[in-house]
Amino acid sequence: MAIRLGDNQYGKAESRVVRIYRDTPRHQIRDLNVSTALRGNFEAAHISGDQSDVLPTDTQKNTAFAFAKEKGIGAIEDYALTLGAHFLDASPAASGARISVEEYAWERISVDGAEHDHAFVRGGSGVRNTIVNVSGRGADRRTHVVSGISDLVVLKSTGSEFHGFLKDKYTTLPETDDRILATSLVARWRYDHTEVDWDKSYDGIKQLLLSQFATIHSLALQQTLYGMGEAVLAEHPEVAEIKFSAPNKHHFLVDLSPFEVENPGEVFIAADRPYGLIEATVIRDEASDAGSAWHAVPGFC
Ligand SMILES: O=c1[nH]c(=O)c2[nH]c(=O)[nH]c2[nH]1
Repeated sequence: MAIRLGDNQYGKAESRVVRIYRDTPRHQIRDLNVSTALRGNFEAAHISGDQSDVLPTDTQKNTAFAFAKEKGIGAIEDYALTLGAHFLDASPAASGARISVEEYAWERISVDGAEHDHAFVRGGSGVRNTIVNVSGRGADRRTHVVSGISDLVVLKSTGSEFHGFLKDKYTTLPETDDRILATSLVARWRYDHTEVDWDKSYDGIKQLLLSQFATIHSLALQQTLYGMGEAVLAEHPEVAEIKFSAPNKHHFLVDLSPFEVENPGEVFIAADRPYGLIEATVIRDEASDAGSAWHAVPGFC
């Protein structure tokens, strides 16, 4: 019986890095969740327990904190790119590094109409994130950046229909030309290259996702997602492809007829499960090769 080690990676998951910039009385805060992983030739560690090639996960965590001070945190993409390149240099046995960063937004608290210098309230809509994959050395170096947003909870109270679907003997769903459409959107987009103004690109894509959700008259969540993706690719040449994972957060009209009360689309029950889960990729014909960009990104088809 021949047995061997298959794919493996190791690193420190979910280091919560909080960086305060306090050079002036008006502080700034950056609040990150950082996961790092190295992959490569780590057979000895697994098979014989020899750790000589292993840069400890503890060191990876320390580096994430040290770089927050030594190099500062610009766009999360730049921070992740710096960490990824560093880990490949620091670990000769590694063939690739994967750096995943989520950023939690804070907004200044307003007091008597003025923004406070050092008191913040957690910001609302969506969690920005990036996954940087770096592999190879020298001329073989390949870098992929997949950025995105999660937990972008959106709802429209009309402008959504769902009818004309395939029916069989188990179909009970009524057709509708007016329903609530709601989702907690996860979108991740792969950049074609790394010469990108990351913050500008993120802000533009987020705004486009929201405005498309609002303005597309939806015949299905699938059609809304495609329209959002098409608009992002049309307006953002730096993006090669975009993937969506969208739970259909069903809102069912409550039957108030037992109480002789009419309910013309006004009272709904928000069901939390089960939910339809709609996933789609929208991609350019001429998109660059994805390489390892989607390596170990769970939940995306
Ligand atoms: O937008 C929708 N897409 C579906 O595929 C689907 N299926 C379903 O029952 N409701 C919906 N809604």
